[in-house]
Amino acid sequence: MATLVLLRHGESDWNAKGLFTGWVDVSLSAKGEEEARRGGRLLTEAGVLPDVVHTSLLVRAIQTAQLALGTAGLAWLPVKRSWRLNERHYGALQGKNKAQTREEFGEEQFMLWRRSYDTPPPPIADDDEFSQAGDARYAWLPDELQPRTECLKDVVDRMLPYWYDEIVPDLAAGRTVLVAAHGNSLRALVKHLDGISDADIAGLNIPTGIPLVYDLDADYKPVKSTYLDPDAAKAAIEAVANQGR
Ligand SMILES: O=C(O)[C@@H](CO)OP(=O)(O)O
Repeated sequence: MATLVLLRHGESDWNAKGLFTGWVDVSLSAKGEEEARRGGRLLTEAGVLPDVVHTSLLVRAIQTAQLALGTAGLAWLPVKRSWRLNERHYGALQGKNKAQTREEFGEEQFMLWRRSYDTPPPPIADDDEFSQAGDARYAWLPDELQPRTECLKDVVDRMLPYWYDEIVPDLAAGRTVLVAAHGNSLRALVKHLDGISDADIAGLNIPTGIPLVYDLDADYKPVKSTYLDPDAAKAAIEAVANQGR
């Protein structure tokens, strides 16, 4: 039996302001830092102690992993990072206010961009202030792999190679794996693990800072999954679902 822990970063400054974030590299808010520490406390209390951590290349996930693991006395753990765990690239919506976008384009278009499986927002221009063109951390990536927008299906496609090539080998080696990532990159992974349909994934939201623990069988399929604080998770899931309202 392998143990996998998924942890969405704590509240970011842009989560607090209600802005579409995507690949824009914003920090945790003070509340988000506390959520990350609470994540570490929940892991300690549950006796779920990771052996290795995987994060994206974005500081809100990196900070969350450090704060959670520091709180659990595991600041020294080996870390692997990949752009493949980054948040979904939100295209031209990056930096836009969610409530204003909903008002301007209507509920249906807003939800299509935000939660449909295969409709990406319009692409971001390379000279947009919130574009990642020219960002040193992606400079080595071939241009065709550098997104200008993504739908969730695109995230599944770019995340799964990392799951199979980097995370599964750690699980196979008997390590408890912590993946500290983002709302939509974790939705992509949960969709894969739980076999959620393209239609039903629209209704799945991941709360900030609450560890989701999976027991996996020999084929890395879930036997059981639990949020370590189910009541807090329920309220936080609701809050994510209602963003922009
Ligand atoms: O803005 C974003 O990048 C994501 C996560 O914060 O938002 P949403 O939940 O609307 O997909």
